Amino acid sequence: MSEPFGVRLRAQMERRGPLCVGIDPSPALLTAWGLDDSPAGLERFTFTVAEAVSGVAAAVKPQSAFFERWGSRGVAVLERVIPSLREAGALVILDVKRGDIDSTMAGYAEAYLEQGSPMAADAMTVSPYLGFGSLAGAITTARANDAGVFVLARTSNPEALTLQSAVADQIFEGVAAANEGEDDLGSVGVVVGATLDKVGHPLDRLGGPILSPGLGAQGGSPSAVARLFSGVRHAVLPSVSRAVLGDPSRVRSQVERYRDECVEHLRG
Ligand SMILES: O=C(O)c1cc(=O)[nH]c(=O)n1[C@@H]1O[C@H](COP(=O)(O)O)[C@@H](O)[C@H]1O
Repeated sequence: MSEPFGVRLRAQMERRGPLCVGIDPSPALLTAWGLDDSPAGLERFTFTVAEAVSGVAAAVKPQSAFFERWGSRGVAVLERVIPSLREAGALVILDVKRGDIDSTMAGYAEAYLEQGSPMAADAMTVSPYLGFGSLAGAITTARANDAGVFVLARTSNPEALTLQSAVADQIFEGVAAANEGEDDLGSVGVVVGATLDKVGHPLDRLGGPILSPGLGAQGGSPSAVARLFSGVRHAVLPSVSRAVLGDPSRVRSQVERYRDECVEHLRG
């Protein structure tokens, strides 16, 4: 690995189309698949999805919560699937939404971004609500490891609206400053939900990728995402989990369908 995360992500989006697939092994999905809600069920689900999306999606986003439910046995599955996805050529965005004071944040960054650590991913999701400056160390660690971070800015859930719109400008400005000077797509991204009617903040100076979860189960669609991000479509990585994970035999075809729609609307 010798290129910054943003450069690798842009190349991967060009090669495979702009879609991120979430691996969210929730109890409901394990049951829908006829699997036990157990570490063995979790492992089966996770590796089936990993295999089905390998080579199709630009990025894969395991949701740490559903692995952490099982303590060390679940985390052990995460520890195995992350390197296996990366070896198969996928970019892994670990969805852990971590945010804490700088010294603690350094521990999270080491765990998830420092190459050589057991759960090293290509990028992680981070929360800026302890102040954008609290993420400085994580951004430095990401850079030193050719990794990236996605900072929560305008999340897809309706409860977020009042709190996040009050501080979103600071977050977008912090991200733009962190990417300043990059000629290619920067490695510091934001999370902006695909469910929003409008972003309400300028995104053209951001310089980094926009992870946009909420396709399908939460009501977002590739065409709505294209409208929402009309000036910055090249930087958008829509993300889908539940809508492609309902049936083990259809994961790949559903992912292909979403990917093709994302290509059509974001690249067309
Ligand atoms: O960071 C995320 O991925 C995320 C941000 C956000 O604003 N909304 C959101 O739903 N997510 C994640 O996306 C996944 C849900 O995706 P769906 O199953 O497609 O609705 C979960 O893992 C959420 O934690």
